[in-house]
This record gives sequence, C-alpha cells and structure tokens, in this order.
Amino acid sequence: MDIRLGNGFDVHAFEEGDHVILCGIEVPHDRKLKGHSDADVAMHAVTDALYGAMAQGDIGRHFPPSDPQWKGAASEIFLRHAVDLASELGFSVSNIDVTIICERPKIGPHAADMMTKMSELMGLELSRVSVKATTSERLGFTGREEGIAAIATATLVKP
Ligand SMILES: Nc1ccn([C@@H]2O[C@H](COP(=O)(O)O)[C@@H](O)[C@H]2O)c(=O)n1
Ligand SMILES: C[C@@]1(CO)OP(=O)(O)OP(=O)(O)OC[C@H]1O
Repeated sequence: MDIRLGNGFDVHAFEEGDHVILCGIEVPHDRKLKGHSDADVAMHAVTDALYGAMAQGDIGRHFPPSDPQWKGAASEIFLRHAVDLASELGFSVSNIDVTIICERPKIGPHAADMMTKMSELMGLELSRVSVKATTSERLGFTGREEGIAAIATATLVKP
C-alpha cells in the first residue's frame, strides 16, 4: 500500500466586513478575510495538504491568484479539484485534520458544522474529518487579530 502524508498552511488578513468563511461555513464576525477568492483559509490549508500528499504543487499553481476567473470564487472549487485529482491518480483520502489559529471568532460552536461540510464536500466519512482551533495566546499577528492562520494535514492511500 502507498501511504502519503501532506501538509498545508495558509494565512489571510482581516478587512472590513461582517463574517468569515471557514471550512465552507459562514461565521458571523466583526471583520471578514481578505483574498482573491472567498479567503477560506482553513479550506485552502486542507487543499494544499492534499496537493502536497500527491506532490502536485500548491493551490496557487492550479488556481493562480493573477487569474481573474478565481476572483471571489468559492474555495470548494479548489478543494474538489484536489479531491478529484487524488481519485484520478488512484488515491483515496484517508483523513484530514485542520487547526484554525485565531483569537476570534470562536470556532468551537461551529466545528461540528465545519466537519460536516468538509465531509460532504470531500465525500469522506465524518469520522475521518477533524477541525479544531487554538489561539496563539495573544502573540504574533493572529494574537493581535490581524488575520487568521490555518495548518492542515491529509493522508492519502493507494491500495
Ligand atoms: N478561535 C478559537 C480558539 C480556541 N478555541 C477553543 O479554545 C481552546 C483553548 O484555546 P487555547 O489557545 O487557549 O489553548 C481550544 O482548544 C479550542 O477548543 C476556539 O474554539 N476558537
Ligand atoms: C486561492 C487563490 C485563488 O486565486 O487566491 P486567494 O483567495 O488569495 O488565496 P491564497 O491562499 O492566497 O491562495 C492563492 C490562490 O490560489
């Protein structure tokens, strides 16, 4: 069996707004995340973890930020592409795990919805999807609430 591990990391800065989108779920907040796409930092980290496990580059290689086609795009397009590519290459996703790093918004109350959404989008059973969060104890750019970071791992298997 061919077992692959990938990691992904992403950061998006805050700008004026009233909600953020994380793992495909709209979370009310007093700012939004800035990006070329919908700036779903957590979904981008998972997508990059999938590309990494396949050694297929990164999200910007497949969806260049210079391409106007992706302006305001829903990040599930990127995630689905990575999942479909895995399937084309003979892999199935075994599990994903993502940690969202921010002081606010609190992720705990939304984590179940986020895991359900990721499970549905990826066609992956819920027990194989993990979404969790931490603060950075008020240190650094996440601690100053300048933006949100996310780090993810994904495991792919080919029988
Ligand atoms: N945005 C966040 C950050 C944290 N949590 C939850 O709080 C727990 C404690 O966080 P520490 O950074 O103080 O360790 C953490 O384990 C999460 O359960 C959260 O929901 N949203
Ligand atoms: C997702 C893409 C799509 O153009 O743009 P952004 O929303 O800015 O997100 P980023 O994490 O900077 O990744 C680069 C791009 O692929």
